[in-house]
Amino acid sequence: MNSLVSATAIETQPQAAAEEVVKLTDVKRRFGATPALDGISLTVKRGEILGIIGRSGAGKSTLIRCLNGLERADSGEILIEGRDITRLQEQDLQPLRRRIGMIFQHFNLLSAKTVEENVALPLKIEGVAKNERLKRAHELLDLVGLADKAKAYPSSLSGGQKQRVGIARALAARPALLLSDEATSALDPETTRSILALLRDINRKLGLTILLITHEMEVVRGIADRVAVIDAGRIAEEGQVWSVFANPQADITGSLLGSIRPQLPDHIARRLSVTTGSEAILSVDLAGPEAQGALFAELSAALPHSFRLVHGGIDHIQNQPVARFFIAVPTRDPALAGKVEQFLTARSARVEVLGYDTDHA
Ligand SMILES: Nc1ncnc2c1ncn2[C@@H]1O[C@H](COP(=O)(O)OP(=O)(O)OP(=O)(O)O)[C@@H](O)[C@H]1O
Repeated sequence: MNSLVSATAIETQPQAAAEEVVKLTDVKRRFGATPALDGISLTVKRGEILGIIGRSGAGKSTLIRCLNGLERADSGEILIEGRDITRLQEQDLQPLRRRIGMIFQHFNLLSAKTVEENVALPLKIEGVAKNERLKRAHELLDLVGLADKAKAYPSSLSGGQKQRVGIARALAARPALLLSDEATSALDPETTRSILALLRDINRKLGLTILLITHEMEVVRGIADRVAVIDAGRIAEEGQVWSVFANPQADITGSLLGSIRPQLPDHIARRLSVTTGSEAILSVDLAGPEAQGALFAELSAALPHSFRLVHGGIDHIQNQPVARFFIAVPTRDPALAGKVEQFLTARSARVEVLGYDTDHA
């Protein structure tokens, strides 16, 4: 299936004056004693993909509902293309909602309507003439690689195809912002990758701004420029994806990253002692040029026989190498682990002594 966007298949977005498509300042929303949003400030620049990640209950859905005006914030500002939606009356919210396209985990397609009717629906609501809205629907179906499914009904489509229809429908009214609410959570890994690739294509070719809410780091890794980690209604950490992956500051980020970063194998972790053992086990985190691998050759030359590689690897995120290794340093020379740590930290690595291996032969 062709997921690449034809630049001629769709007109580019209308230019708006504000460079920041979304700007939240100190947004708060409380449900009884629960502060669902507890002072959220963030911006999404035009053409940028921001991933917002958090665990269940972190406040993601409340944030989305406040952004599209379905929920009122208790305080704070929510600017969409420079207009504060917290100050608008319900009837004034309608035109602003049209600037926001949404895609959902369960696609939310109308089963009694054909694919082309689903895509054209936002334009029908706007009063666009039938031939014009069908023309637009066909352009968009072409864009998402589903030109041959225009007359099909959603029930005959796969999950990935349904989400492509959802994306086409979200783009029908030429939104300034695409809000993605767990849009790949119901899809298998391969289909997830193809949907993320399509969103990335649309972002690059059309300059579409995307705010993507997810609980999966893999999704953020695959598509986002920047990531904001949300925890208990607050932004725990924010930054460029490669930099947050390389050097997570908040505990919540470390645990969300757990499934996609190399971890010390369980059988070794289980036998670590905090005080003694034949080897010290160190984690070594690196990013940028130092992460290319030459560092360990240099360490070997400077301190021969000082370590062995236990586990780890080099990933590439936003074209930046990000590495995580686990090494074992013999404890027969009690000063050796300190020298190894000093050598590595002098070259910008983050080193942590995790414990001592009690069982290595
Ligand atoms: N209408 C509501 N009434 C009472 N409490 C609510 C309401 N909506 C959300 N909450 C509470 O606010 C907090 C944030 O909920 P929210 O649904 O925004 O989290 P989430 O990150 O989207 O979680 P999930 O990934 O499970 O959907 C939770 O503690 C939730 O119980």
